[in-house]
Amino acid sequence: MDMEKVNSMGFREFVDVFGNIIEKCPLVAAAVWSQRPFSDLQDLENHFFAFIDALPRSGQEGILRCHPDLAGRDLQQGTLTAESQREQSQAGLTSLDADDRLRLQQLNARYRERFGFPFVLAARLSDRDAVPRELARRLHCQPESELRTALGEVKKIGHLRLADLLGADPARVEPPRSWRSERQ
Ligand SMILES: NC(=O)N[C@H]1NC(=O)NC1=O
Repeated sequence: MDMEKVNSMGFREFVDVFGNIIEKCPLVAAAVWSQRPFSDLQDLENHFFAFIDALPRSGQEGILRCHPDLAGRDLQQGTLTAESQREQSQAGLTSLDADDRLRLQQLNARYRERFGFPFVLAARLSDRDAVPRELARRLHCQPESELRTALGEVKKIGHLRLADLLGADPARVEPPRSWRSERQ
């Protein structure tokens, strides 16, 4: 799919195609559509992320709360979105044994209790051993910085999903700004 095609999309088609760039938050795509035309993939991505950055804290927490737990109930019940299913599967989270699954569920519950939103991590950039390690580490972070970290992960997920849809090599697309500073 190229940018000419993206820019020619009507509202419904755009939301159908990009509605899950931000997990279960088609409102973001609906708002981004108004900003067309987009000059390139980077420009399109910037609009998604600018919308998230401009939300009040309640809206940002709402976005996090729309994410299913990693290796959680939706995975067990087969009710994940196609994108999330693929990401969790790539990280090896669909084939955890009962002990590892239970440990992750207990860590997820502690995290949610501490911060009031679920633990979010770009599963495709992680793996089944790193996920619980990172969860245990982030459990000790301060709420303000943890909110920023979690939103950075939402952007990484969106970045990879957009690159998939537009047939771009994710490594060739500029990473989100908030993610870049973390990696330096
Ligand atoms: N909780 C959480 O991070 N979920 C998300 N992560 C990811 O890579 N896909 C998701 O659905």
